[in-house]
Amino acid sequence: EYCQLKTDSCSQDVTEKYLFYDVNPPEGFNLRRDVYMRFAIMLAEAQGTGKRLNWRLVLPPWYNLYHWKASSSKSLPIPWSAFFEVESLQSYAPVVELYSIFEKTKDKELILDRVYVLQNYADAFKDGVFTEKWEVSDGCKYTGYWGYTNVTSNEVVCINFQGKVSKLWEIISLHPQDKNVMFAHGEIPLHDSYGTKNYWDCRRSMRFNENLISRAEKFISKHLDCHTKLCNNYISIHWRRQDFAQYRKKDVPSIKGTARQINKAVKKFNSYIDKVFIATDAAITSLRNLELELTQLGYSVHYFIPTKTEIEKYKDGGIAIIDQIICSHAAYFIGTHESTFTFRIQEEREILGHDSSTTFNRLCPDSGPCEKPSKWTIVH
Ligand SMILES: C[C@@H]1O[C@H](OP(=O)(O)OP(=O)(O)OC[C@H]2O[C@@H](n3cnc4c(=O)[nH]c(N)nc43)[C@H](O)[C@@H]2O)[C@@H](O)[C@H](O)[C@@H]1O
Repeated sequence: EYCQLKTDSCSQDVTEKYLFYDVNPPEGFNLRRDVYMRFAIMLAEAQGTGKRLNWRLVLPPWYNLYHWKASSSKSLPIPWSAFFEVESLQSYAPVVELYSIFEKTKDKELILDRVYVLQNYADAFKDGVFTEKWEVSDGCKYTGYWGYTNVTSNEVVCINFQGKVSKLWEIISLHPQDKNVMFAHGEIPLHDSYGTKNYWDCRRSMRFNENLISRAEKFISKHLDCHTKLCNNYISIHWRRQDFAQYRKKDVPSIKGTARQINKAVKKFNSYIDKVFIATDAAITSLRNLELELTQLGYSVHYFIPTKTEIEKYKDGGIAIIDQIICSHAAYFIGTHESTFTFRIQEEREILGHDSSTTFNRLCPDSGPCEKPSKWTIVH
């Protein structure tokens, strides 16, 4: 089929090959979404030049994420379709769910040809320069396989790696016969094209599961009285607390400080706005305290509290996405410094077409004004 389409690639290997990856266990949901993009772009870019048309990227199931404590079914690996429209992902890159691979294997056992465990070089900026390089090393091991016990590998190879993700093709070429190749610590390779058109094409293909979109839109329409994706009547905040409130006092405000900054931003943007939506990982007592402060300033405060059934249905990841969707429709958004949760909301707002000045805003520490976030605006 590919030979008819691309005559120059007829001499290429046509056996289906699979690229698997995994991410350092403590990394959160929203960094993992970025790691996916690096790999998806790596495959899409190779295929765009007519090469490696036989490769597929295997979507790593979501398993036991450190921050996901609410849903009791967290111990089961969750497929990507729970959170994203896989068909839409496939419109950008050749991706498949892991379970669809099991369906093709004997006794549902999967033996990978090789797992390359990526490791950072100890001296990343030797002599002050960052050069792309990799070398086979030692001292690593890999256990995990996204929570599945029916997956193993014939060989585990340690690789010190520094550079862009497309450089992994060099490593793959070490064993041209391999059909199932995996990279552990997929967060180590860097983006090939951060912020480019290709980046945004990939990002736009990451459409959320439609049940999550409907739930978020139902909330917006019922509680925030807005019926479009570009609302003009509420402001949204991503109020990242937990470890940020504890260890990053120089970057994030107190509860009173948060309320003060929200009020100041509304007065400057549009003083008719009186609805505030808060997305947060804060403890409910802190959230109630913030609500109290904002109520005293005349605002009606909203947040999405899922029912037990909803937690089971959508899982922590889905609840996080619902919060992100509600933030993305708001007239004005204020995020938390250096939170990948905030970055993903900013991207969503760029995709929806909000004016960038309503998106790249952050909460400052109580000590006073702070630097604005970098503006990563959409490229079509
Ligand atoms: C400094 C680093 O920050 C990274 O966090 P950061 O980029 O904010 O963002 P994430 O990597 O997504 O991790 C934060 C996790 O906390 C929950 N969470 C945070 N904010 C909200 C919210 O507004 N609503 C909901 N529903 N859930 C939220 C959610 O489960 C999310 O996946 C961490 O992953 C790293 O471990 C590390 O701590």
